[in-house]
Amino acid sequence: MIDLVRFLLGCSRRTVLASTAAGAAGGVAGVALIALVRRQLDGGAPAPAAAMAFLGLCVLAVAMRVASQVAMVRLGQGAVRELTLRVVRRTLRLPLREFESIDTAGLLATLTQDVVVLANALSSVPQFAINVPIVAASVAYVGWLSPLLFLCGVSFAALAVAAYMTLARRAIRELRAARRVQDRLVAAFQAMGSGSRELRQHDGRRRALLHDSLEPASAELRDRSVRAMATFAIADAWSQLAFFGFIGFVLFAAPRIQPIPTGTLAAAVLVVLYLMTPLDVIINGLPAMGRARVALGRIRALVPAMDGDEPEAAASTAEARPAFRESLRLDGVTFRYREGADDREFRLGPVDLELRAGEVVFLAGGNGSGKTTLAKLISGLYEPEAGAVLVDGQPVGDDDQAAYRSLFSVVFADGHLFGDYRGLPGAPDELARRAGAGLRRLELAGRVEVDGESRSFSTLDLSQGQRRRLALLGALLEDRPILVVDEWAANQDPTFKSVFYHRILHELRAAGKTLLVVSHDETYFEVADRVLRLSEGRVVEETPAAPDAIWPGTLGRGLLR
Ligand SMILES: Nc1ncnc2c1ncn2[C@@H]1O[C@H](COP(=O)(O)OP(=O)(O)OP(=O)(O)O)[C@@H](O)[C@H]1O
Repeated sequence: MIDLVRFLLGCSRRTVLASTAAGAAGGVAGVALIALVRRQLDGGAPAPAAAMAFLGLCVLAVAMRVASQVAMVRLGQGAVRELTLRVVRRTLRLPLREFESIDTAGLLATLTQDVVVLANALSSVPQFAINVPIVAASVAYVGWLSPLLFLCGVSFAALAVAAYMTLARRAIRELRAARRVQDRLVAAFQAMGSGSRELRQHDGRRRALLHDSLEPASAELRDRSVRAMATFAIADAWSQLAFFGFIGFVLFAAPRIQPIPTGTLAAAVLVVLYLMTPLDVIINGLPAMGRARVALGRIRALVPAMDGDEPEAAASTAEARPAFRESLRLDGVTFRYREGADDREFRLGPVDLELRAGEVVFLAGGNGSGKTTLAKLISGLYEPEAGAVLVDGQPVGDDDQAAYRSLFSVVFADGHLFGDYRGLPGAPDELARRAGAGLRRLELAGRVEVDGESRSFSTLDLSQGQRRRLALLGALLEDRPILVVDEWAANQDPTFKSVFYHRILHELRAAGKTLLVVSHDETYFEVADRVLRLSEGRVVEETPAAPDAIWPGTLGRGLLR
């Protein structure tokens, strides 16, 4: 709870204080109103001054309540934004291996639900802060009126709290289980999107998704949520019962134990009735707090510290990029994917290899031999378990990882296709010109256009081969020294495949790029300076035909000129 409050103060100290102050002023006005009512009931004269005071206090109580609630809404919405950004920043910064171990359905559920639940609960913290002292002050007032009523009130309250806590614990267990079901539901929603074609093509699959995943998960979510909320409602009813029990005690039992003046009894009942609103706020807020505890646990799994969030660095890592004049070496690099408790794990290495600046290196190997994994290691997306990576003989340290990654552009076989080229270096006009030249070179002109103003491409409704060409263009626009392409030509037609291997690679090489080409296209291996083959986790070098025989001379022009 304390770190929630600290987080909230960090979001907007001014709004928290304004909301608390307005709420407290409203509460004080309410108590003053009771005192006034009691004085009038005790036979105070109906003087105009008393009527004016009554009116003023009513207006003040209502106005302060509105002001406090508006501030709370602002606070809640601000907290949603802040929390979302914290989770997003943290997730974007996670090393790839850690990100891959996150359940993406769970991440989506956290971003769309947990942050909202938590932020809503956070926004009611000021209400708690206001109402708890009001309740305490009222109880003290009862104590001042009659120690007997005070003692009985405290006993009733202790009973109510104990019953409430027992039931609330049960409700929170249900909420936790319900939250896990939500992850399953989001995963099924994702399958609805990514499997849209398959689900329409095969009604058996569609029915299975509906009847075996979505329907049972949504039913379980409904049942668990109903059970949790019903348990909270029962807990609420218990506290109400204790409340009315106390009023009954004041009216019927207390006067039998000890003579209490009628005025004191009336005042005590008035105070207890006045307490109904703040107690309601507290009690009705508790289920939201329960949900928030569950949500916080989920968010914590992604953002361990609620405070201490570092903003995204403004400077580009490219500024610290190593020079890469001669070579990049992997020395005894090893890596493995752990598959859990059993022994099924993929091991790569130890790998020793060298990429020399300006050469075209092909990486070959059977399915599952580790080519993509090695490409991720070389490009800095995975960190080696052992061994070293050296650029021009200098080892790449832990703090140099981001700068090292900025040496590479990578086109993955299953990569994401960005519809824009925002965030890439260069003046907007120059980028638009290079993008236009690239579209023509990759034979996409006429199908895709460049919108220089929004730095985006006109469409992504493309064939698989065209999508890969656009992905390659995006990587080329990044203009980094080393280009890694993974199975790029797999879905190109034979004519363009030949253009890619014989001309595009050549032009990139001539423009000074170093190329690592993951490929199964053995017929084109002749265009490589060197061919590396992965077999049983080790890299073996093969000797291809001399590339100069294939590539006579150098075109000397870049691809995007
Ligand atoms: N994220 C991952 N977690 C666990 N194991 C993985 C992961 N990615 C790949 N693997 C396993 O690592 C091995 C190598 O995979 P990798 O994708 O590097 O092979 P590849 O040579 O690129 O295959 P292909 O030619 O089929 O693309 C495979 O056995 C694969 O199942």
